[in-house]
Amino acid sequence: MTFTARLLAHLPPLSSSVMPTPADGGGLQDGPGSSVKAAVTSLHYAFPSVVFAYYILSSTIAVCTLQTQSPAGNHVRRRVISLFLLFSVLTYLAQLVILLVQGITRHEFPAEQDTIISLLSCILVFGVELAGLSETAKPVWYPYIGSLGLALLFEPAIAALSLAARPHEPLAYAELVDIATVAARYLSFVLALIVYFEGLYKSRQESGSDAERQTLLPKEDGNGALDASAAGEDEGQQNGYGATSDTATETSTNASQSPTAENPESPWERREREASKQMEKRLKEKGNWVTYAKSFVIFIPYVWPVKNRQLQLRVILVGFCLLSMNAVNFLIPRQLGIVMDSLNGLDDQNPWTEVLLFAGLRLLASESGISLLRQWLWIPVEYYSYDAMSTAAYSHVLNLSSDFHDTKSSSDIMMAIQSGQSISNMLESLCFYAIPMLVDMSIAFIYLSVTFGPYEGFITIATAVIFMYIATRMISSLRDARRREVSAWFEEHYVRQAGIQGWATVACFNQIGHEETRYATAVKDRVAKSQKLYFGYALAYAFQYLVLLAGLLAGAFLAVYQVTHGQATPGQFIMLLTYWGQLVGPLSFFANLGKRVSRDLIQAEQLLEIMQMKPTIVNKELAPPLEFSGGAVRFDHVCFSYDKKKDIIKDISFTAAPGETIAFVGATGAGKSTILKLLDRFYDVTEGSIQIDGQDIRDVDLRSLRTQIGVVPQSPILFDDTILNNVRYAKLDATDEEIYEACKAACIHEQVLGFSDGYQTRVGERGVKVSGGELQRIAIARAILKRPAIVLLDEATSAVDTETEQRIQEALRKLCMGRTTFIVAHRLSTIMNADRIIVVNGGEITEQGGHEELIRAGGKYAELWSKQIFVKPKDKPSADDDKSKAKGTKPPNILNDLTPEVTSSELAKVKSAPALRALCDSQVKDAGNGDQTPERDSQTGHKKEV
Ligand SMILES: Nc1ncnc2c1ncn2[C@@H]1O[C@H](COP(=O)(O)OP(=O)(O)OP(=O)(O)O)[C@@H](O)[C@H]1O
Repeated sequence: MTFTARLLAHLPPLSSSVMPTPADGGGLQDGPGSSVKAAVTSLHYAFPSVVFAYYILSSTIAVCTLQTQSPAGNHVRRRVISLFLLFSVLTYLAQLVILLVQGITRHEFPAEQDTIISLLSCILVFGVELAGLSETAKPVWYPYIGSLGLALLFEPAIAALSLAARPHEPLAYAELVDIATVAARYLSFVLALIVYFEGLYKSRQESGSDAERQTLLPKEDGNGALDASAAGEDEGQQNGYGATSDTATETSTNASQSPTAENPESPWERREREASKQMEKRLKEKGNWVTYAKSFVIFIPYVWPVKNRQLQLRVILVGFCLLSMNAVNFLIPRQLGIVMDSLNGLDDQNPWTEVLLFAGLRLLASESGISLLRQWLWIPVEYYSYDAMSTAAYSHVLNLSSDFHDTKSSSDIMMAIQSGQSISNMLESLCFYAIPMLVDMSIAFIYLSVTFGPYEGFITIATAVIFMYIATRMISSLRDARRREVSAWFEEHYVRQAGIQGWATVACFNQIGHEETRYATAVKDRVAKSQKLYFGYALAYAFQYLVLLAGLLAGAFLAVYQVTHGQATPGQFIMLLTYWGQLVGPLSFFANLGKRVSRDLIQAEQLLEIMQMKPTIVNKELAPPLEFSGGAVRFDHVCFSYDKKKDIIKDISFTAAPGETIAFVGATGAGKSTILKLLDRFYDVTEGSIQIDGQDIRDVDLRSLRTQIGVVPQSPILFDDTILNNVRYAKLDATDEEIYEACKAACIHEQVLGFSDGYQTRVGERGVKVSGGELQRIAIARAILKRPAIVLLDEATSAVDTETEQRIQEALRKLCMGRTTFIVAHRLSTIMNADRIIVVNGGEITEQGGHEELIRAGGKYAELWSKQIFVKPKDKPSADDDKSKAKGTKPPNILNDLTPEVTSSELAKVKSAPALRALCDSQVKDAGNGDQTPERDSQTGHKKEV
């Protein structure tokens, strides 16, 4: 019998089962040895399958429970065990070569197909383990050790049964070599286990702990930095036994890439790094991926329409659509084969009917078939998810307190809200793509194995495994290039944005040329990095498709062989090619799945972090509304700190009677604005209490409290809307007339009418299109419209000229009439009429009383007042003046450089002007408490301080 004839005899006929039968020449002959042979065959198939299943399962458990190995002695052990594994892979290869050579020399089929498949599968399985081991710096050992243990059980059983099944003849030379190879492999397994257990024993002796049970995550030192030793020396390996190398490395990269002076971090990188760090921290806290994944349970009501039966039904129907797609994907290549065979006259089917059936299947699989139905069913569910998630996230963020909004940048918050989409993306990737594709691939694998025999099945699975391995390796090797490209993209974006946003500064400093060059450099840098990255991708794809092509060629050769020998039909060959075509998409998808899910997870983490935050300013349960009766305010030994470390307000106590006006003055940063924020409950006091009409503000309903309070903040923020709508924001149902009245009271009405669009003028982003003074007056109008019971004015008139200020003062007087008012002002002339002035210094009250009283007291307030009334002259010329003199140039004329002589002459001018003399005298009189003339500096002869 020729070699080809023997091979043919050993190949199963089409439509045979994976397990060989006596009929297919698979080696199961009738007779006494047949049951032993059947056992050997079963063991040949079972051995690699069991080892692979164990390896995958135990690795998954190790990943999910975040285990990794301690570094002690691990490095050497890993190398040695890898060498033993490599040796065993080589022995399988050697056995295969021996069999093939033997077959070729004898011109007969070398062995039973189960032997060949078993050897090939063992090379694949132990090759995968070897690759895993050599890539993981700190592996969890039990997937490897368990595999070796299983090999120790299977190998002797297979060897013994094979020997028992062979005819009672002397062993041939090739058989002896074969036995020696098996024995050498067995020895290498035993030695690998000895090395492992010896290392384990040593490390336990040294550390006294179970080295296998360590966390996957790198340790953090006291400062929160990753411990370098725990992080491992091998780049990209510090996550130990990662979920997929992608997930782990993708996560770790961002965390480990710390910014440097030369390579500063972009906002994107910072966000990613912080989210990865947060994810690692949470993983560490939760202990394993399963518990970690449970944190995302809070999103279920947003992705699953809990209260909407109709949408739930749609989701179920989408599931049916997916199953139908699986069926159609399976049937199309098969039907194509049938069409081919019917055209060839190989069966008695009517080609017209078969083609019609084929066309029907293609229609179902096309965008106008099941896919359209699925979209119709799914789109409402998808938008439900977007709707529910974004509104919930937005509402949650708006309800969080000041401490949150002070610490997070608005762009970070907005990005986090948008990341809600990533949760649905992740679920879609897994449910709509990963699971159906897995089903498709499994069906293809089983069907091909059944149709063309186990060789074809093996080729399919081996190609898939090698493709995935190469694809994930290439993706991770391009990770740094991608990071650099994204950074360059952000840099380009930043330079462009900075130039456009800061155009006025650019033009003013004549730096247009500089900005052009900066942008051109950024673009060039980005383009260079993009080109490098995309060429890298192109190479990676080329390589992956070469692997696929090699697999396809092997599969096609086998099929062609079977077709030419009448074991398969041309139709089945076409079917094989079509299935291969269908495998490419799913394989590429799976290769990218780890990266995609990890990216979505990191983004979802940002939202999760926010959603898990609780507002710190909350209503007590069943808190009653504030019962307002006049507006008596009492600060009772109030202390406050923003960060719980540094006290900003220190034991402040005062009372404000209903309708009283209290002004706070003091140096910048003294804590004046903070006092107002405490009253409006933007923060809660850390000690003491604040009461309004005898009710602690923490015990009343927050909304009712804020309804009674009107604020004009230091830097009012207007929305990018019309002036009318901005003022109306205080009272959404206010009529236009009410708004005009409020604007008149705030002295802005006439000015608004002068704008080209009047009240319909848009104020621009954050009110950039109106002047500082206009903006403040719009804010005052807004407060006037609210008609609050308590008024808080924080530097409300700091940006207006003196004349307008006097008019606003009138407006404010109207606003504050009969209302308890708190004013913070640096310009003391605006608060000199306050009922009480409180001087705050370093978070404490140092003085309080009326204007006159405080001036008389001659303390801090009197000092501030005198500084504002008179320009204090400079005593000595500065060094710069001397330099200017030496150069013969004129010293710059700025306010603080007035010399004593100039100051005197300026004051004299003011005094000599009849119209201004009275005003000046009255100011001097006021400042000097009416009966004192300002003291004169003995040296300069100018007014010193009051
Ligand atoms: N949100 C915040 N988080 C942390 N610290 C803050 C916060 N807001 C203010 N501070 C700090 O609290 C201190 C008091 O600030 P506050 O704004 O009350 O001062 P101020 O007297 O109103 O100053 P100014 O007159 O300049 O407005 C300052 O040292 C400031 O840096």
